[in-house]
Order: sequence, then structure tokens, then C-alpha cells
Amino acid sequence: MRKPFIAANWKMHKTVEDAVKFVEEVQHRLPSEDVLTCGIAAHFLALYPMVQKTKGINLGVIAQNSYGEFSGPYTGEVSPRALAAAGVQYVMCGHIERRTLFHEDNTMVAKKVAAVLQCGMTPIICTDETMVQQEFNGEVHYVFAQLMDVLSEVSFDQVKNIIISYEPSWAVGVGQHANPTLAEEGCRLIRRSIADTYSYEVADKIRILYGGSVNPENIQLIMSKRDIDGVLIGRASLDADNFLTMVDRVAELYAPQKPTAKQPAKK
Ligand SMILES: O=C(CO)COP(=O)(O)O
Repeated sequence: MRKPFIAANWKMHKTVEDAVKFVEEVQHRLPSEDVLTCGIAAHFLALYPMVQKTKGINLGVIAQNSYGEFSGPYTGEVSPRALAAAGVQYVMCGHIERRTLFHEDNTMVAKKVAAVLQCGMTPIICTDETMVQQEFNGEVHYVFAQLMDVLSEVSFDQVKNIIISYEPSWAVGVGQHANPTLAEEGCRLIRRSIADTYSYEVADKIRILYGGSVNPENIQLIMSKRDIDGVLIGRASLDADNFLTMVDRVAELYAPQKPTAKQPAKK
């Protein structure tokens, strides 16, 4: 069974002080790691203080980006080696805002993914709808070439250590989440492409997250979908109580002591 992963993506919000305060607010109220994994993607400055604050609690620290080299003359970039040494566990690679605002392409993202894996961290590889489907002559076709480009440097041994997120551009930051069935379809297609390229066993183990306007009202519906293993939450994760409400709602779906009608549908 794939353990759910509930991650906040704070983007360029919060000062270091705000970030630490948030951790203090949630630290004694998170469910056990046996039920689900929680994480927070914060900006670079907040990462080290958050690593110190989250020791021993179910709240992984996620970098929102890193560079594809370990060291060198890359002014303004942050090395994955430095992130790993600081205790960061996960790195987001190729978020749609990095692609659209900072012109990251598949080659750059593939290098980041490879470097993150080499440093012993888990990449959260971000994909959007253009990476799984395209329209030709008015018909929607499923395409995997771009996803495979991004995974080009990930070996069979390494692929079990990745997380993938599916964040369709029409749902990110707009307040209207993708129809859960469409969201699951994107995740299912990604899993199928992993199965075709690597193996069914690997595809069955990889966690695939959905991101795009997730909030306390829609999180249970989204997380009740079989092929959605977690969520990346932007705006709705900035408030500690809101974040905890969402975590609790997912825990309700998964906690063994609280079976729900949805549970048999999950893997
Ligand atoms: O970008 C996102 C997660 O990475 C989603 O952002 P919103 O939840 O604000 O739509």
C-alpha cells in the first residue's frame, strides 16, 4: 500500500520566523507516520531552521528547487549537496512556476532530478497536463515523451525513490481544482507510463501526487481516488489550522481504526 503524502508548497510566502512559528503550531497535532507522511516545501532561507525544528516529528522538509550541479561558478544557485548536508529530505524539481516563469526545460529538470538522487534525497518531479496529454486535430492524445525526458537519467534502481506530482496548469493558483476524475486520470496515465518504461511493480509503489487548488472542502474527494497518493497544496496550506484540517481529513480516510466507505477503494 502506498502511504499518502500531504505536502504544503509555500512558494515565496512566509519569513523564517513565520515558518518556525507554523512548525511550533502544528508539531504536536500531526498524525503518526504510520498513517501518512507530511511535508513542507519552504524557500531556501527557512529550510535549515525548519530541519532543526522538525526533528522527530512527522513533517519532512522539502526544498522548492535546487541546481543540477554539486558546486561551481553558478552565482545565485543552491547545490543539492548543500541541501542534503543541511538535512533536507525532498526537493521539488520542475514545478510549473519554474517552467513558465524561469524557463526551466526538461533537460534542466532531468539534471536536477539526477543530482538530487545522487545526494540521497527524494525528488518530487512535477509534471503538468502537457506532459501527459496533447491535442492534435481536436482530439486528445496521451503522450509520455516529456515525462520520459525528465526521467532520462533515473536508473531502474533509483526510480523507486522518486515521487511524481501532477499539477495541471488550469488548476494551479486559480481556485478551481481539476475535476477529481480528470486529476486521477492524469495520475493514472503517469503510473502507466512508469509501468511501461520500468515495470509494473515499480509503478505500483511510486507515489503520485495531485496539485491544484486543493483545500479542506475538496481534499477527501481528491484523496479518495485510487491513483492519487497525495497532494501538493499551495494557498490553502499557509494557515496552520487549515493545513491540519486537511491532514486530519486524509488521516480519516486512511486510519485503520476508522474504516470509511471509501477505504476499500484505496489500494
Ligand atoms: O502549485 C501548487 C502546488 O505545488 C498548487 O497551488 P494552489 O494550491 O495554490 O493552487
